[in-house]
Formats: sequence, C-alpha cells, structure tokens
Amino acid sequence: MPLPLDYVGAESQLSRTPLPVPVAAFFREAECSFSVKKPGRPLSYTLPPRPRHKGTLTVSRVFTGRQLQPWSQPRPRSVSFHGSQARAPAPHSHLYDPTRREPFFSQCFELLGRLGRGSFGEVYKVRSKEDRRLYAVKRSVEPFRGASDRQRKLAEVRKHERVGRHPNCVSFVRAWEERGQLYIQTELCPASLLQHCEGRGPLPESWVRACLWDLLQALRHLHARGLLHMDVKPANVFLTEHHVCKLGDFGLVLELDRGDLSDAQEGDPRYMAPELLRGEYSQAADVFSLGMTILEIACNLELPNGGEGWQQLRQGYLPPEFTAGLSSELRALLAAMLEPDPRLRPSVETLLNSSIMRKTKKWRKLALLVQDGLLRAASLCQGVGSFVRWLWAVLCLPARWLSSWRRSVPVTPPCSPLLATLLDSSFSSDWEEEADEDRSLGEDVFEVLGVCGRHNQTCPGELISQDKPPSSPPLNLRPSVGSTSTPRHLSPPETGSRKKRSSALQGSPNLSCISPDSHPCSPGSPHTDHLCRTLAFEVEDDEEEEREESAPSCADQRCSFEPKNLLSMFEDAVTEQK
Ligand SMILES: Nc1ncnc2c1ncn2[C@@H]1O[C@H](COP(=O)(O)OP(=O)(O)OP(=O)(O)O)[C@@H](O)[C@H]1O
Ligand SMILES: [Mg+2]
Ligand SMILES: [Mg+2]
Repeated sequence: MPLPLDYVGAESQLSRTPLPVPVAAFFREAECSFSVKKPGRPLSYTLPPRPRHKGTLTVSRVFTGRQLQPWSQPRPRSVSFHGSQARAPAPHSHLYDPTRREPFFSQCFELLGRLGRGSFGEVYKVRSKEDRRLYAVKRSVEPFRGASDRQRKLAEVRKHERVGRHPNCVSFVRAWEERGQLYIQTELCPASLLQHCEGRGPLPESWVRACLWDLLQALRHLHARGLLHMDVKPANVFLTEHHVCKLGDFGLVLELDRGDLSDAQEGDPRYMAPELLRGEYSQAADVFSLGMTILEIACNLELPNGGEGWQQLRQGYLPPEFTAGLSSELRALLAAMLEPDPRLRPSVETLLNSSIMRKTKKWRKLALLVQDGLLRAASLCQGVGSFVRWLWAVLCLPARWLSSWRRSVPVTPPCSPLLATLLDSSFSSDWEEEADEDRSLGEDVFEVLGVCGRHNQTCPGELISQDKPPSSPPLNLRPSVGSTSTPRHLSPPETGSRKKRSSALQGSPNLSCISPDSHPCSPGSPHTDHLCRTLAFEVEDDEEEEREESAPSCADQRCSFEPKNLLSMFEDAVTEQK
C-alpha cells in the first residue's frame, strides 16, 4: 500500500477529528516499530547466522581409504579464472619454500590482527613479507565439504576478478587454496562504513551525499559489466584513509550474462529489495539496498529484520521523525530509491543525473582534487625534509670527524694548520661569555687544574683523571671544556690566577714548557709554589714574546701587563728570600 509522504500534515488534520481513524492508528503503530541504532552493539549482531554444524558423518570420514582430491593436498594452489584452472600452479612468491611445513600464508605474510568475520570467512590484517605492504586476507572458516562446496567458494574469486579495478571497488590482489581452505588477498581498508558509523549518530548530509555518489559510481561499474552486487550494506562498504567509499565483499555477486540464476542468493534481509522474494533479479535490487544503506547512515535508523516495520519500509513509507533532518532533495531521492515497484525505481544512471548528485559530483571532484594535491604536497615536503636532513648529516660529517679526532689526541698539537683553522672558526666574538661560563663552573675546578698545571707535564684531561677519581662530576666535565677553550691564548689580559687557569685549560704551549728538563719546577723539587709559578710565567713570557712577531694584534695586549707582573713577582720573591 503506497503511503503518503506528507503524513505529518494528515495527522494534524486528523487529530482534530473526534473519531479515531484506522489509518492514523496504523501510522502511530508504525512509528513505534522503528528505533534508533543502539550504540556499542557488538558487530556480530549485524552478521547473518552461521550455518549449523552437521551432526552426521560425511562420506569422506566413513570411507577413509578414498583418494584425496587434488585441492585437499597440502600444497598451495593458485586460484584464478583468467587462464586454465587445470594447471593451477603454486601461488608465486620467492619467499615460499615448499619443503617447509608452514603454509603459504605463514611463510609469506605477517599476521597483524583480525579485521572481522562474516558468514563465509575470517578477514585478517597482514603485512606481505615480499613488498612490506599491508593487505587484507579473507580465509574461509571451514574446509571445503566437497567439490560443489569448493566450487561455490571459488566462485567469489571469479566474481572479484570480473569486477576488475575501479576506484570505488575494493581491489583484488590474488587468491589461493591450501589444505582445503580458500584465501583471498585484497587491498586493506581502515574501516567499514558500519564500523565508522558506530556510536556516531547520523552522519552529516554532505558526507552522506559523498558516500552515495561514490557507491553509485561503483554500482554503475558493476551494472555495466552485467553484474549485480546483491549484498549492498554498510558492512560491505569500506572507507579508505582518504574517506573514499569502496564497495567490497563480492561473494553474492550475480552474473546476469551467465544466464543461470538458480544459485542466486539474497543478501541481508534488512537491505533486501521486496521483489527478490518473487524471484525478480535486476539492477533495481541494488538501488533499493543502496537506498536502505543511505537511510540507515543518514538517519541513524535501526533497520528492522522483519515484521511490520520491514513491510512498511517496502511499501514506500519513510518514518518522518527520522527523515525530518534531511534536505528535501535527499528525502525525495531516497523515496525514489526505495520505490516498491522495481520498474519505477530509477536506474543508477538516472540517479547520477539528478540535480542533487550533479551538485555533489562538482564538490566531490573538487574535494578529491584538493585532497590529492594536499597529499602530494605533504609527501613532497616529507621528501624535501628527509633530503635536507641527509644533506645536513653529510655536511656535519667532517666536523664530527674532526671533533672526535681532537678528542682522541691527548695533547693538542699547537701548530697544526688544520686545527688552527678549526680554532679560528670556534673563536668567536663572544669569548667573554665563554670565559664567564668557565668562571661559573666554580673555583674548585680551577684549583684542581691549577695543581696539575704546576706539577705535571701531560694534558689537563689526563691530569684530572690522575688527581681525582674518574667519577667526580667536575673532573669529568672539564676535558670537554678544555677542548673548546683552545683559542684562549688570544685572550685579553688576566690576573695571575686567571692566567694559570687558562694555561692549564689550554694544556698546549704553556704546559709543554713546564717540564722537568726545561725548568726546576719538577714534582720532587723543594721550590715553593710561588717560585715555581714565577718561573713558569717567565718561560711563558719568553714563548709569548716569540709569538708576538707572528701575532701583532695580541702583542699590544701582552705588553700592557707582562712587565708589570714580572716586576711584582720579582719583588715578591726578593722580599721572601730576605
Ligand atoms: N579489505 C578489507 N579491509 C578491511 N576490513 C575488511 C576487508 N574485507 C573485509 N573486512 C572486514 O571483515 C568483515 C567480513 O568480511 P566480508 O564481508 O568480506 O566477509 P564475508 O564472510 O563475506 O561476510 P558476509 O557475511 O557479509 O558475506 C567485514 O565486515 C569487515 O569488517
Ligand atoms: Mg560481508
Ligand atoms: Mg560475503
């Protein structure tokens, strides 16, 4: 019975009538038969019941001596209907070793998890060990029960191969059978539309329109090849990571050109077109199922499995309390797709030419184009970023090599031209800041260094490790400070103690002069520290005088303090001796 779409107005008129009207009562009852989707419902709820186990023994179990069928042999066999099935070679993979006991699946794939379970098989998320890409592999739950059961299951491969490649259809990769089970490898999709909608409420209309446009494209592709999907529903629609809808699960596809409709199977009853009960199979059945799918996701409506609500939806009645939030255009389109008479139902082509779909097409194409552009730009940025990182690493390599070389050499060679270049580059205008930082490390550090400057002949790093345990934090810290303080011989004038610190830190020219052979300040000498220090400075001054010629800019600085220091030290020594 066709039901008026402007039912709301009719009810308000009727409510003024004192007598109850049967039609109004019917509609009120109808309202009660629809409900919103329940969030958090287990996914298995949506699956059709699995076939019951047979209690009786199969013939093969009774007559065990029978010859094994070729497909029940342990070796894997490729399944494809493109060439001759008689040859059925092993599925190709250079990783597969037939001498090993593990099945082809375990040898060639890493199992990452289970994606879902249908009435036919379990679907796993896998990574191919060959190309390291992610895929979905559907494996039939039970082994083939016989030749006809096997043929029925293998038919899904033939159908998938016939579908071919289309941006809105899940891509087939390959199939094989092993130990009586069928494996179908397809592209992996992050989620099904059903999973995506769970707990979200109704989807935004712009999203619904985009989804409808994508799925109409997929159906146009199938119908043009003489194929009917027969199982369009949210659980068989998959979303890519770029939010493109793809139609999948081609297990119930009907090949109209084969002429044999005896093995045609209806899909999920909630989405089933009414004429299928009369055995009328046509493209219009897919249009109806798609209409139901869109109604479900756009209105968050729990579709009935049977009963009154099921009948009403197949009589052209759209529950207004659910469809009220939709635009009039989309409501009219849905009403047309759910038309009870398949001959009056618009074809996929007609639907794509409707004004609402033409508008959607423009936006969809633009959105896909922008998305594609953004993705390309992102991958380009990623590529440029990794190139810059690589370039930086290559450029830093000589500097790193030099610094590690410097660390490995115990005493810095004073006249190395390579080192001189490096030191020049590290000698920056913020020398004063560095000096302040050194001071901030604390006097005790310098005291230790001062000691080693007076009594030892090797580099500061080594001295530190001799004088203090290696675990002592300030001592561990110093060598690195010393290594960066090489340009201190160009420092501004300093006090005696400061200069002592500098020479100890540098470890190169001044310390090399304080040796048992070059002056009397040896570890076992009776001279006082004071004298030792004085003599050390004398030697330093001699050297620096020599260097003045080669570094005139520093000469002025030294002239300003060296005679004064020497004089005061000499006076001190004389006073002490008196
Ligand atoms: N390519 C895929 N990418 C991601 N998930 C998938 C993929 N294929 C299947 N799945 C998941 O596995 C579930 C079952 O897959 P599929 O529908 O193909 O199996 P089936 O046994 O044919 O089920 P049905 O009962 O619908 O016939 C899907 O609902 C989905 O959650
Ligand atoms: Mg399915
Ligand atoms: Mg299926």
